[in-house]
Amino acid sequence: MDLPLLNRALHPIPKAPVRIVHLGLGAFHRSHQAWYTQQAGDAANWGIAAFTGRRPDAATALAGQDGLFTLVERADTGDSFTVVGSIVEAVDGADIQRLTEVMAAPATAVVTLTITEAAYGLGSDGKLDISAPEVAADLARLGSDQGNPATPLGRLVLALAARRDAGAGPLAVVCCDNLSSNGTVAREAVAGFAGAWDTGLAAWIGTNVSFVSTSVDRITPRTTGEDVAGVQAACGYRDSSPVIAEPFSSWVLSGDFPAGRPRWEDAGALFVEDIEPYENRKLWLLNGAHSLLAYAGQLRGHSTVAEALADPLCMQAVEAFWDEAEANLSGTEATADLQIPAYRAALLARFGNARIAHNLAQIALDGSTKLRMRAVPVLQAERAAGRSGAAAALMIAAWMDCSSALPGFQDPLGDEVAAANSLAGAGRVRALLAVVDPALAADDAVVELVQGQCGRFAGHPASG
Ligand SMILES: NC(=O)c1ccc[n+]([C@@H]2O[C@H](COP(=O)([O-])OP(=O)(O)OC[C@H]3O[C@@H](n4cnc5c(N)ncnc54)[C@H](O)[C@@H]3O)[C@@H](O)[C@H]2O)c1
Ligand SMILES: O=P(O)(O)OC[C@@H](O)[C@@H](O)[C@H](O)[C@H](O)CO
Repeated sequence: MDLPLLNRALHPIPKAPVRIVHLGLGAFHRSHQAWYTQQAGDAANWGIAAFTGRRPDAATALAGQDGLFTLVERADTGDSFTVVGSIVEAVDGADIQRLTEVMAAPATAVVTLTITEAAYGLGSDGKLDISAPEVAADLARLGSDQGNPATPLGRLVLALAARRDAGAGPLAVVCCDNLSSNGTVAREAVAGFAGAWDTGLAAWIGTNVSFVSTSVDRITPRTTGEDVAGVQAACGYRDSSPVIAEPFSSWVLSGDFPAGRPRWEDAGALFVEDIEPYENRKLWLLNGAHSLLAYAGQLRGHSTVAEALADPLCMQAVEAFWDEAEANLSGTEATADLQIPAYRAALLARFGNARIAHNLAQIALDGSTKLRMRAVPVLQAERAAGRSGAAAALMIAAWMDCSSALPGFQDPLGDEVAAANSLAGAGRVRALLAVVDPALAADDAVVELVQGQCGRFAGHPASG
């Protein structure tokens, strides 16, 4: 039987006017910010125009469904289904004309970003590297007026210039990527880009654009063909773009919204003055454990988070890393209400949900950028406290082992990683460490510590 396609005729959710622009239309934006926006009490006033990053596919599929998609909340006991309608336009990110139009509209008040950590083009000093090939190419396009920018930052900067020229007023940029101080990182990256093109624009951005920091959380794996078939069977319509996520969701935000925002707090979002404790708890305990499982687990022959967690060697490594992280999270007034033991227990249950097939290979991508946020701060804090930091060092060592052992290893600094892997012994470890953090690489004791942790998971396949 031919089932009907999900769209607004079949499922009549009214279209809200565009007031939010999103860059990086992927699975996470849909399970998180789009869902929070739909749950807000004033959702009828807040539509999202969402732009893809590298390819148009996600926009083409969603546009064919009037922006609608099914959110499948996947608990370990079963699924529940919600149609989300807050995305009112799904657009190819290369459509610069539409991007500049919506950004130049005074009604637009918020820009959200999920463009991945690597897209901020950060060097190991935490600053935008304007000599990176993609950034340099965009700056050349902007400077010569020849061709459109291809990076999300280049596109955002061009669109902000259109907003300035239109006199459309201030707005907020809300970074929703897994980065420490992500609002500050986004500000540095956008200001660095704008300043290298047009200093007047950089000054306008400094006065008119607020960069909000957030800690975002909802495990959202890539959708599979089986998921698409499952939604069709359960819901009685065709949806080419369902998104699968765990039931848990959290959003902590800190910063100003000069042109207003949806009442995301109605859906449980938390607005705080000091975001750092929340950020560290999430990036270290959740994302740190994810990266550890991604590298250790793949070396042990596992494919998903739940499989890796069930392997005692991986579990032991996670618990040891959590002990180190916890020692540097607890004890201050600001961290008193973080409830770390309960958070750790909840994480074990979330990771153990085997109905969420979260691929280790996806989590492992772009490790040099991620380890700077997930392992390095814990290792530094442990050493500053006079302890070894062996568990954090083990995460870095497992990444190093994967960098030479796994086919398809992908990193924004892939050339540097390959060059380091052509060396041997301590020279190799030091060179790989320099890709992640040059200061750590200059410390002989840290090089020795990490070298001693290499090979701990290799040669011990769990199923072997
Ligand atoms: N998936 C999750 O569980 C989750 C949870 C919390 C935070 N996040 C954050 O959201 C980001 C996106 O996750 P997702 O699951 O939506 O991924 P996704 O692959 O579904 O979508 C990512 C989007 O960013 C674009 N993109 C990817 N790399 C890019 C690059 N280098 N330059 C420009 N655009 C690029 C893609 O084209 C796509 O539009 C993550 O990197 C992370 O920072 C994800
Ligand atoms: O999305 P990434 O690539 O930053 O990291 C992979 C996972 O650690 C991440 O997606 C988590 O699942 C997420 O941060 C949970 O909220």
